[in-house]
Amino acid sequence: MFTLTSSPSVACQFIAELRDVRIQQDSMRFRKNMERLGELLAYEVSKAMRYEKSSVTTPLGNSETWALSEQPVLATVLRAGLPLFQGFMNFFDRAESAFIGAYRSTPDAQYSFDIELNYIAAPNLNNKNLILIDPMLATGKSIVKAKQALLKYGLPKQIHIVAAIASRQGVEYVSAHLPDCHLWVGAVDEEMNHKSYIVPGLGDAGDLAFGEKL
Ligand SMILES: O=P(O)(O)OC[C@H]1O[C@H](OP(=O)(O)OP(=O)(O)O)[C@H](O)[C@@H]1O
Ligand SMILES: O=c1cc[nH]c(=O)[nH]1
Ligand SMILES: [Mg+2]
Repeated sequence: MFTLTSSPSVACQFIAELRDVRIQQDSMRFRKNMERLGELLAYEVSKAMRYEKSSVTTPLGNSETWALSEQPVLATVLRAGLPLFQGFMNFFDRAESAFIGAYRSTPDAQYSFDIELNYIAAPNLNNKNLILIDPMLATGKSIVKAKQALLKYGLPKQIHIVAAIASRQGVEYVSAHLPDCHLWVGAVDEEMNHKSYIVPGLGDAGDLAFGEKL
């Protein structure tokens, strides 16, 4: 697992602002910080992609460089995933995208709930590099269900899972259920509360970005 804040960087400030109850009052800033975190994580994941030598013509000559061998497919879980996903879109210019609608069917249930998937749109995933993007990895049930549902669209050659904040339990759940996937997170928190929200976490990422659901 790669953890973006394991050493000090501006990423720590973005995550601190995402967590801060006062700064959270500004939903535009919340979305922007999530997008900026997505850009930093996209840059890190880009280092795990394959590149080929390429050459670019400048007004004065040629410059040798590297170009991505292939674009990944970017997948996200609606709705909280959208700002983090936008950060990835900003860096992978021609990536195809996949969208999954998922929600906790009994969100107030204590300790146990089911995940409902009610929408999925994806391109062919055969032999592609799939990056699955969701800001909160709490129990891990949503991301595991989303990945399993995506497999109907083909067998990716690599799968990367990205979260802004993960719980320790969620990391263990994903490692146990998706051992073939690479995990990239902004930060790991040690606890969850009785409603399976990450503690200290940041609260409800979807509500903070888009408003409370009825
Ligand atoms: O790891 P889990 O325990 O499955 O929880 C994580 C899920 O919870 C959040 O979505 P939420 O259900 O709040 O939906 P929303 O995007 O509509 O807010 C988040 O974006 C994940 O998809
Ligand atoms: O802590 C959590 C857990 C699930 N969904 C969120 O938005 N936050
Ligand atoms: Mg939510």
